[in-house]
Amino acid sequence: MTTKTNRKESVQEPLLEVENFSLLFRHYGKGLRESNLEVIRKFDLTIHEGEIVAVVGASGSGKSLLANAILGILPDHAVMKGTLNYKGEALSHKKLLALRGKEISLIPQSVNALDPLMKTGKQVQTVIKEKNKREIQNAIFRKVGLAEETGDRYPFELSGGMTRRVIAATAMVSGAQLIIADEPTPGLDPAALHETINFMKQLAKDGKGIMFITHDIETAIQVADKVAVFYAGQTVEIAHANDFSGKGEKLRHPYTKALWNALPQNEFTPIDGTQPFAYEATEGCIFQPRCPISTDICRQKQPAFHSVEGGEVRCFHA
Ligand SMILES: Nc1ncnc2c1ncn2[C@@H]1O[C@H](COP(=O)(O)OP(=O)(O)OP(=O)(O)O)[C@@H](O)[C@H]1O
Ligand code: NI
Repeated sequence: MTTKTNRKESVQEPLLEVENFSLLFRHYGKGLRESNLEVIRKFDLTIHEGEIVAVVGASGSGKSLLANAILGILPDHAVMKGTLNYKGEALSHKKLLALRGKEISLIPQSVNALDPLMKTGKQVQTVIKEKNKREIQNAIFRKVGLAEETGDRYPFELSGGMTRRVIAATAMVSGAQLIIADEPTPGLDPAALHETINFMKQLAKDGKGIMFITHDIETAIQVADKVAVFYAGQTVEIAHANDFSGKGEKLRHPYTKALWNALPQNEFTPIDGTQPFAYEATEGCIFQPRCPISTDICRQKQPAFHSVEGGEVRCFHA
């Protein structure tokens, strides 16, 4: 199953290509019986230069694991399967070590990512290659809504929101070609959110590719060109940001429609049930137990990812 040939995108080699990607945790039960917990299942995503792709999913859907897998920072009992390519070449561990922090940069979800013993300004400056480090650091601090003096403070002297801004600022000035931002916006006030979104767009204009992970659909459609909707470890749909409009008529997957219509400014209709763990799912479609339009085939088989009206979807009824 490959969807690559269906995509109407530039012929340029994508920055990041994730295809049929699964992530398992080796797990030892009673009597050292080994079993595998599959937390990401057959995930597909492509990011080109100049493109911002949002990955939207509920808590526990596997977003941070995906980000960490791309950066090669997973626990020892994690097993990856499938394709992970950077500029057309497999992202081996060795290659990752060479690219990490230089060509590929992570804005981690955890606010513990800063060195507690180094002033924040210095930390940001360590990734700046140019000579006028202090000036560049001050400029990026202003952009993300931090006072210049913040650079002379230690991480423990900052609030959670300020810490997030420092972390985001670090990735923004790193010169990386691919930025994986894992929930970079919670805790930002509206003005700083606006600035951050504009700055991400500016980075994309400069040719960088950005994976923007969030559980917030509204932020996703403001910042991204494409939105990948993640459900229990699987991409159920890749839509264009402007497909999110009206009552969601242009959206392809029932879960995406449900997410859209659950927003307060839309119908405010909650979705019944809860997201399963990816490894709990059986043969059928992962969304089937909560799906309003499911039929027999949805219980029997897993739908393949296929193109529908310029987007992609994993549903028999789209
Ligand atoms: N080291 C681990 N070993 C086993 N299971 C794990 C491990 N880390 C995460 N998981 C499981 O994998 C699933 C996905 O976790 P992940 O942190 O990627 O979710 P997320 O989408 O980033 O959630 P959030 O929005 O809350 O940050 C969860 O069910 C979690 O329990
Ligand atoms: Ni997360």
